[in-house]
Amino acid sequence: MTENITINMPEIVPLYPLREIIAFPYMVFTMFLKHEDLLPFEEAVLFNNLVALVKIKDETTGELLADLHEIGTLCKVVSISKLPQEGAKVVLEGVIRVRVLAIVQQTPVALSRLEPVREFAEKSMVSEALVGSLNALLKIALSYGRPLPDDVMKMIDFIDNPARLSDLVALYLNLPVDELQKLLETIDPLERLKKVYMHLTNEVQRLQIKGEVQAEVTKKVGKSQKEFLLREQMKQIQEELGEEDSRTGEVNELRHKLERAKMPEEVYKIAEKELKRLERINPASPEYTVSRTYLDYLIAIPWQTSTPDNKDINQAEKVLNEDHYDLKKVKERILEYLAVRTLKEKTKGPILCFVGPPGVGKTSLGKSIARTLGRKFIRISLGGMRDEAEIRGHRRTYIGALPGRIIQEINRAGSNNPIFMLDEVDKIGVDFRGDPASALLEVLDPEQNFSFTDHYLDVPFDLTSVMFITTANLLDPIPAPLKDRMEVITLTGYTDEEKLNIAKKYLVQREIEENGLSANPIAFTDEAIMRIIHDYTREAGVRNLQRNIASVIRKVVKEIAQGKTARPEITQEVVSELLGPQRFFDEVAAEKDRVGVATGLAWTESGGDIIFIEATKMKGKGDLILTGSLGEVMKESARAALSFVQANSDEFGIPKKDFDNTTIHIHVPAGSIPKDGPSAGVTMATTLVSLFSGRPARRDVAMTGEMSLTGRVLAIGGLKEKVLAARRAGVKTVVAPAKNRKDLDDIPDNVKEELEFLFVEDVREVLEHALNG
Ligand SMILES: Nc1ncnc2c1ncn2[C@@H]1O[C@H](COP(=O)(O)OP(=O)(O)OP(=O)(O)O)[C@@H](O)[C@H]1O
Repeated sequence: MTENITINMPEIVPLYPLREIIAFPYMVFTMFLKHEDLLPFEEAVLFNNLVALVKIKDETTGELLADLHEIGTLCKVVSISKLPQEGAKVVLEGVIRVRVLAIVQQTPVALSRLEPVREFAEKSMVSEALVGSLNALLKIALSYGRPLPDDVMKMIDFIDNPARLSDLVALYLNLPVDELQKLLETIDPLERLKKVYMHLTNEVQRLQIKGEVQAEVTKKVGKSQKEFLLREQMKQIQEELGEEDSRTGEVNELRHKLERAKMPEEVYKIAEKELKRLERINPASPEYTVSRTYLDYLIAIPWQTSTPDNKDINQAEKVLNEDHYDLKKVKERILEYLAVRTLKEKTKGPILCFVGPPGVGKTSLGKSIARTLGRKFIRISLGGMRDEAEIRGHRRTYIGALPGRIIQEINRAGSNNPIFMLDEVDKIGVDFRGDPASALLEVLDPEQNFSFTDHYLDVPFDLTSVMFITTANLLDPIPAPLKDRMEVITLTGYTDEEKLNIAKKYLVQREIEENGLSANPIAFTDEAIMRIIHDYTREAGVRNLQRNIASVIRKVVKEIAQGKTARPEITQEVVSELLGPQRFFDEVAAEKDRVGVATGLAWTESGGDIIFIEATKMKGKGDLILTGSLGEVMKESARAALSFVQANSDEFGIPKKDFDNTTIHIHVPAGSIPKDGPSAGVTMATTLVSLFSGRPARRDVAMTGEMSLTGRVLAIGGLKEKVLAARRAGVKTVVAPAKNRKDLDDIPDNVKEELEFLFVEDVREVLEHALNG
């Protein structure tokens, strides 16, 4: 179909050069013009109200008419209204495309000779499809909120003429002026429609991406805000309906609990503040959980909950005796301590510290104290603890923060006056994460612990009702400030007879019950227990004894379960049969006396022990090699011993030259176990004299003593443990410093009877006894 041009178009028409805009046919638009630009529009009256609007090619040029595009738009002047100040508003309506053939007059008004551009818009399947798609695309663009003038909107639905549609849509597109000019110059309506379609597709894509990005952002930012608003709305609705939402229910429940938690006033205030904060936090946020857990902790802590003390000291004595054999002195001191405690509940007295080798009953004494008083019992081990936070907790700012062990355990016990046993205070460590010992000081020091502040709780908790008991294997490694605040109760190792009694009176019965053999009681003969003590254990305490008794009983239980005839009595033969080959031998009797090997006595954290110090010599530069994981102090005493022997060699019948060009090697077996301390001095000297004089050292003479450079023998510690170890190993004579004679009082009579004791002032006396020949 051909578009009919129904206007009466003169051959010559005034022309107005356009700069930044393009006029399209069918476009109704307004221009605000200065007075000097008005003339072509005013002159239009003479030319059927028509004026040609043509874009200048190069806007920077001064010669406007010289450089015009070829195609422009013929427009009808609808109205000219002068503005009050200056210039006028001109309303125009695009009519048709025109081609400028010539400029026939330049001044005072430009006149141009034009020719209408005829557009042929064949309606075809292609054009119809394009029109349909364009319409659909437009709707999509509109759905992204791109506004379209109302009149254009209305028209679009009715226009099926591709030429008109493409021009209308072109107006709608946000295209640069040059691009619009190209569309104006595209005469073929179908071609133009295609171009417009492409531009619109791009535009829709752009809008789509923009929309997606915007949606993503709003989704992210808005989600929590939206949720919060919805929740608030829900709350209001529920309030109006007289219902309670689950969160308000939770908060109300927490409030009730807070009120009933009997916390101190200042803590209550903090908890209340936290609860108010919790109300404002979005429950889906991690912060909510942090706040909630904190409140749960504050509520659960036994601020005022305590167990009533059983203050009957006689009853306490009975319980202690029921649970433990002997330990007279220890029990005496515990009872004194308890007596004071029961009279004055919150004493600022020292803390009990049980020191002794493993398995001597430190922990079980603590348990008994808890049982006599009727208090809860808590036990934590401080061994290897290096992080202060383990005691005092992490600040809540850390993710996953928790209170320290002290508060956690008190919380678990549910009482503010438990017996709190801190094991292995001698093994507490220090590193970059802080010093747990100083945190522990705050816990234990009665001057400070009424307001112990855990980092997590951040509120003080009164620990004065808690009865702390510490345990250690050795006293020396305990940090001095901690030691200061403790009342040390030493538990020494047991003699074989004591072990036998403990086993007979306590351990066997305990294990029978433990292993469900009560219905089929069995009896251990004394010899059987002694065999376990001698052949299967080597220890100061009774832990391994208990373990081996348990092992025998379990094997008996297994036999009963298998239907074998029950054994009425456990004899030494049965023990050997059930426990297998002997595990420990008499180390002293096992070998003969040797040159360069002397028997020493050591005090380790597992009690006393015997050590065989060995020395050998070889050709060399006179070095002293020391092996066997020796500590600094022990190395120094080896050097001192060598100097002493060398300096006094004449006395021992050793020629001076024997030391020339000789390298000496001293080794202390059980090389992987670290050893330290000065008490091996006399043994080192004995070994060296034996080595150089060729006199064998008596294996059954065990010695202990620090030695000065002149040969004086100085006092040592742990004599009882050492003597017990010597006896266990089959030693006949114990040589010890004269200053330790007083320690004999602690040694049981039967042990004293079995061993010969020699208290010496000078190492020469030792040599006299220990060396043969
Ligand atoms: N005098 C005793 N009377 C009765 N039983 C005892 C006695 N001494 C120790 N025991 C028992 O020996 C076992 C080990 O004791 P416990 O666990 O108290 O040792 P410990 O000194 O705490 O050792 P560790 O230093 O290794 O913690 C317990 O079953 C305990 O009851």
